[in-house]
Amino acid sequence: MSIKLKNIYKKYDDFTAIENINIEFEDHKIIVLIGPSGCGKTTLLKIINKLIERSSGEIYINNNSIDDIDTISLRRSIGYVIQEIGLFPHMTVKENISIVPKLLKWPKKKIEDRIKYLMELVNLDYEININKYPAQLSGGQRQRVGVARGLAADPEILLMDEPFGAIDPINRETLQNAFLEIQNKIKKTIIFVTHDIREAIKLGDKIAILNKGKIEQYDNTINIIKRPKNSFVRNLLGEDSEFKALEFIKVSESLSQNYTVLNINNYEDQVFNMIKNNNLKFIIFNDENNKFSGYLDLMNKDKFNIEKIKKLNVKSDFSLFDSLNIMLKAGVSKIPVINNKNEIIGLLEFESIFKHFSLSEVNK
Ligand SMILES: Nc1ncnc2c1ncn2[C@@H]1O[C@H](COP(=O)(O)OP(=O)(O)OP(=O)(O)O)[C@@H](O)[C@H]1O
Repeated sequence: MSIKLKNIYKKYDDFTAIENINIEFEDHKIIVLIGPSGCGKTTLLKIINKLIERSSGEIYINNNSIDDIDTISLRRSIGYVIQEIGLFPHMTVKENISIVPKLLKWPKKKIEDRIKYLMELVNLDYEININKYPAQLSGGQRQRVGVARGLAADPEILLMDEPFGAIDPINRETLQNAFLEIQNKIKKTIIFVTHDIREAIKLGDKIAILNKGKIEQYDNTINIIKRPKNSFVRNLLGEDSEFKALEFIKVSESLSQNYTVLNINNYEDQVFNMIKNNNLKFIIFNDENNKFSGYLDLMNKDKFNIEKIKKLNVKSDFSLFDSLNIMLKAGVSKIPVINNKNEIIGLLEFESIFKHFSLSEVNK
């Protein structure tokens, strides 16, 4: 569902928290709101589900004014995820997730099925966790429950206010990756507040940069990085914004096919002859089920040795940032890319990362 905000103002006496905001959030995208503390991010988010009443302006969801929908129905039709304090401590995981479906009077079986589906979606073991209280979960697990609860009634729109803000950096990374996977499956319209620019670049299809209640720039993430509109945006992006952009580009957008696939079960002599006769340089081995089994990079090595087969690979949905990190740590300049069925889909090479990056001034 698309959301359109027209001439939105929010005033507290003579202080203007939101000043004439005009913006459209498109269907199925993750739109990140970012800006310094107090710039109005949370206010703007809460104006959409009427947790805060705007002073003036119009809001349309799929071209219908939100004032034509009663407030309770509006709130129930929009998922809302905030930092972990959002879970009710005296309710179990199950009770927390079922709040809105119960209010909507869903039948018991439908709620039960939905909870099972959501627990699987956010990767939490149902049997182990369903009857726990929030205090019995880790911060990351609580946040997964928060996401499941936000999605409970299958809303088309999800508002997320710094949902991973209280999580330590390592678990935060895991949650962000899980979140992107989830969005790939559910394709909701998500408005996501953060003040972490890396998180914004990693998660946002589009980014809206706010400053003192106004929008400084709103565009596709890559365009923001490539063409910051002014010094405010440039400062917010920081010195290494080009490098940060690698977070945002998926490996699958940067593949080459400069390799040969052989079966791992061939006789060593046979493999050796194939390599020698065809002067093969990069050989990927599949097993009998066509699943990735390993590779040999003979570019810088003069001798073939089957024992040197490496298992290293990256998944197609990894970012270039994560992949580059893996390549640098392993000291390799090329790495096979596999899909989630362990099938080879291409090769990621240093050169193509940089080539791709310098050509990336395009709309996402
Ligand atoms: N009830 C209120 N009365 C007066 N001013 C308010 C009220 N609520 C919020 N504000 C002001 O409105 C501005 C925007 O607040 P908001 O919470 O939207 O900022 P934010 O960008 O989400 O900040 P943060 O990143 O720190 O969470 C702030 O300057 C805040 O002080």
